[in-house]
Order: sequence, then C-alpha cells, then structure tokens
Amino acid sequence: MSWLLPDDDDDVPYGEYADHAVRQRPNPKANRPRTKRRPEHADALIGMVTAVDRGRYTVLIAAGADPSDPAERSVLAARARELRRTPIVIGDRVQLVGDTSGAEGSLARIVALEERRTVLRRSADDSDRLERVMVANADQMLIVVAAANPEPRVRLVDRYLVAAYDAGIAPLICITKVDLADPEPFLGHFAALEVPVFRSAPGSWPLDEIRAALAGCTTVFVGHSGVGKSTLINALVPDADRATGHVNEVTGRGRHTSSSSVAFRADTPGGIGPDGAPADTGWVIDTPGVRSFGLGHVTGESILRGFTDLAEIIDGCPRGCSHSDDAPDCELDAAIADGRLDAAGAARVESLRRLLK
Ligand SMILES: Nc1nc2c(ncn2[C@@H]2O[C@H](COP(=O)(O)OP(=O)(O)OP(=O)(O)O)[C@@H](O)[C@H]2O)c(=O)[nH]1
Ligand SMILES: [Zn+2]
Repeated sequence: MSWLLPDDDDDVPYGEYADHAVRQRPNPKANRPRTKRRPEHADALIGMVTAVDRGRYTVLIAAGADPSDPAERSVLAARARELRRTPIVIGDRVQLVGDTSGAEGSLARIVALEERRTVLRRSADDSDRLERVMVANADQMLIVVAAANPEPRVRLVDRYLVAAYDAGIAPLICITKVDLADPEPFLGHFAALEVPVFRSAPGSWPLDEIRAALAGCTTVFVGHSGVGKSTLINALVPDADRATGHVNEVTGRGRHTSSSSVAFRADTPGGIGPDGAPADTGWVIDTPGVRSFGLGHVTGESILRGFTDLAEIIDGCPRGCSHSDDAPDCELDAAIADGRLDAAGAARVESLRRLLK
C-alpha cells in the first residue's frame, strides 16, 4: 500500500530496536510445559522488561513470582547467546536465570521470551518492508496530540491509529493545550472511529479519567515532540521524572528531551481493569524515540482488525477487494446504499478508507 511521506522530523536512530527485523509468530510450542522444552531452565523466573539500554535489560520480577524470594524487585539482565538475534523490547515477558537477586552489581541472564499478546512495530520508512518490534504486550495506545503549538495534523494521528490497529492495540486520544485552541474541529475527523478522547489543559488535567483508563492495562504513549506528553506522564507518574522541553517558537517543535523507552507503573486508585477486577496500577510506556512510524509493513488486512463491526459486511466483498473508494463492487458501498450502514456507519467507512490510503 502507499503512504504519504513519513513525518518530517528527525527521528532518533532505533539502535535499541535494530536487533533483527523478523516478524514474531506465535510460538506453537509456547503452551508446552517449559521443562520439556528447556530442561536446563526449568527454574527460570518470569519478569517483565521495563527498560532497555545498550544490551542491558531491566526486568521486573513481580511480588510472589519467585518462591524463594517473594519480594518484588528489578533485576539487571543480559541476554543469553542463543537469543542474540531475537529482539527483546519493553513490555516483553522473559525467562530469567542466574543471579536474579537484583543486588547491586548482579547480572541475570534472559534465556527465553514468552509469547507476546501484541506487538507494536515500525519500519524505517514507508518503503521499507522490514519491521522492528518497538513494544510488546501493550493493550492500549494513548495518542497525545496538541490542539495547537505544535499544530495538530490529521495525517499523523491517522498513522498512529493505523499502527495501533495493525498491532491489535486499542487507541485512545489525549488532546492537550485545549487552552490554546478549540480542539473540536480537529477531533471531528476521528469522531466516527469512536476512539475515547481526553481533553487536557493546565489546571484542568483529566488525570482521573486517564487513570481510570490505565487501570490494569499496559498503555503505550505516543506523540509528536512538544505536545506535552512528558508533562502528562510526570503528572500521572510522579517519580517518572521525564524531562520536559520547550517548544521552539519558530518551528513549533519540541526538543528531544528524553531519549529512551521506559515502562512506568502509574497508580490508578480504585481502578477497575478490563477483566472487571480491581486494579490499583497500570503500566505506562513512554516512547520518545517514536516521532513517526514507518508503516511499510502494514497491510490493509491488518488495519481492518480495528474495524470488527465492518467484518461481516466485508465478508461479502469480491475476493481481493481493496475496500477503497474506487474498489469495484465493494460491499461497503452496497451496505451504505441499502441502509445496512447508517450515517455513522458510512462515516466510519470513510475513516477506514482514509486509513487504507
Ligand atoms: N499551554 C499549554 N502548554 C502545555 C500543555 N501541556 C504541556 N505544555 C507545555 O508544552 C511544552 C512541551 O511539553 P513536554 O511535556 O515537554 O512535551 P513532550 O511532548 O514531552 O515533548 P518532548 O519531551 O520533546 O518529547 C512545555 O513547555 C509544557 O509546559 C497544555 O495543556 N497547555
Ligand atoms: Zn470491499
């Protein structure tokens, strides 16, 4: 598929993602008892990667995960040689052996990767079919966009939405700086998608609403530099200490004030997780390296995953239908014409077609 030019801004190189560009396929062996597959790692502990820095992984071992030491702790780890070509990213669940005490100077070893629930990917640019894994196991993507300064762009938000739908991650939008401009005309472009929207301004930050949405989930925050993403994360996670920058008056861009992806635990007091169980925390993943996504690896099929409500109609399309405006005999057109889709449904088709372009 074709895409407009990728974003104009300077992206940090993705050294930390550049391990090896392979699509992770569900591992058919993942459900077998671990002892059968890797007898030598039968007593491995499972932890979650919360930070990656030059070949060293910070892995959180949850309270109770280790019968011999039930305390929660962060452990520094290196990857085992056999995993050399496997990308390990923030959010990955990994098996750890070796010194998992987390003591000063200790180093554990990552010997295996658990199956991923979701994978957020990017390509270097839109013509690149190779993909890099950016974040694993995120449930949601919070797209942070400013009502002004920098000026919001529909196309950029569309691109984030495409990346989210492709990954099987539910999108949310937080529009900041609504003190500077009326956000509604911009938000109108996304109304048909029914993405939850939070409106934010100094003094009226929608922190309680955002916390409620974060509870029990892993949410990756994305946004153009200068939109106020770090300001928001600092408010949600007081000890995150994300550096906030200033928007350059001339270019409207922010400085790249933070440079590595990190997962933070946000308190979500009284929250309810997606499974209906009480959840007093949620994970926030900040991705400063991601100013734009190369979407060369994305297919129309994968975007359609975000439009399950249209799936039944699309089943009636001719084989190989692109579902675009000019696709002959696309069933979506028929459904609009005969009233199976109402005005809201038609608007949703229009949004889908914009994303498919
Ligand atoms: N007027 C207004 N300014 C805001 C708002 N939110 C953040 N800012 C300001 O916008 C500037 C950029 O905010 P940051 O939080 O550093 O933006 P960022 O998206 O994290 O940018 P990078 O750190 O470059 O990735 C700072 O000067 C903030 O104080 C808002 O709701 N209204
Ligand atoms: Zn079609």
